[in-house]
Amino acid sequence: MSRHRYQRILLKLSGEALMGDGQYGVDRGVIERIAREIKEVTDTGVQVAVVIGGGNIFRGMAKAADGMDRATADYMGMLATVMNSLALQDAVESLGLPTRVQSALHISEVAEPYIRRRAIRHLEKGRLVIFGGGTGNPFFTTDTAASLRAMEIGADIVLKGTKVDGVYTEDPVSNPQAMRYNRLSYNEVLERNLQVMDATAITLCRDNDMPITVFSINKPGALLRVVSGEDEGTLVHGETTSC
Ligand SMILES: Nc1ncnc2c1ncn2[C@@H]1O[C@H](COP(=O)(O)OP(=O)(O)OP(=O)(O)O)[C@@H](O)[C@H]1O
Ligand SMILES: O=c1ccn([C@@H]2O[C@H](COP(=O)(O)O)[C@@H](O)[C@H]2O)c(=O)[nH]1
Repeated sequence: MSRHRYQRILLKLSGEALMGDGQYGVDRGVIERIAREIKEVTDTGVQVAVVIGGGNIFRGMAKAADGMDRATADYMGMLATVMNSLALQDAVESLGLPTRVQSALHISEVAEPYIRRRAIRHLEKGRLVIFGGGTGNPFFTTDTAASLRAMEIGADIVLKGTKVDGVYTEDPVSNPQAMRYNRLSYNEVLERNLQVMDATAITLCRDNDMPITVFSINKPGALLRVVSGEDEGTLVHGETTSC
């Protein structure tokens, strides 16, 4: 029995966070560090499932704006998330942690199909499960896939590991004066139009009472601290007081 606060978590990893200092793709050093941090968490007995974004390789919306058919661009984005999933699987398995990639798109040569009960069984056996292919539907994002899978597998929380260390009053990348919240409600994120996570994902979590913590995956040790229930990042939950 784990002495940690959460027993089963859904970790959403930003694709862009995998780039390190590069302009695109996967930085080997970054993905190896993230793999080590994930293993530290599974070593404590916490069950971990992961959804990875694809922004380091392909973002459908941007290509649609360039004139490409949106649905086709979105399928390319979903395929990019499968590539990131395989890269993470490789890094994690090299540390000796058994891992399964389940894809929402059928690519049976490289990944299992997504089967909810099978995913849960893998987790119970202590395997890391990586969900590739997003939701399998265009016009969605991997944030929404993370919320959906978290609900399906009965996770205790969605942990969004990204480039910033929480939810801010505005995007801290464009406004360094922005202030970070410690906690705030789903409705406050929606009403204030805070863009750290898309509205569909927030709404799905709100309607199903699934808490979210946004934290920096670039900060060494932050993942284990969040999982241990320490004060790290921003908690988005059902109560209405922000601070
Ligand atoms: N109010 C806000 N608070 C915090 N971050 C914000 C806010 N508004 C916008 N952001 C931006 O949202 C980004 C988080 O989204 P992220 O880059 O993880 O995107 P994603 O679509 O989930 O992942 P990917 O990189 O795979 O596409 C942060 O890097 C930050 O710049
Ligand atoms: O369910 C989904 C998930 C993703 N997409 C497409 O993939 C890219 C990459 O995902 P990010 O969440 O932006 O990292 C996304 O922009 C979509 O184009 C999708 O269509 N459906």
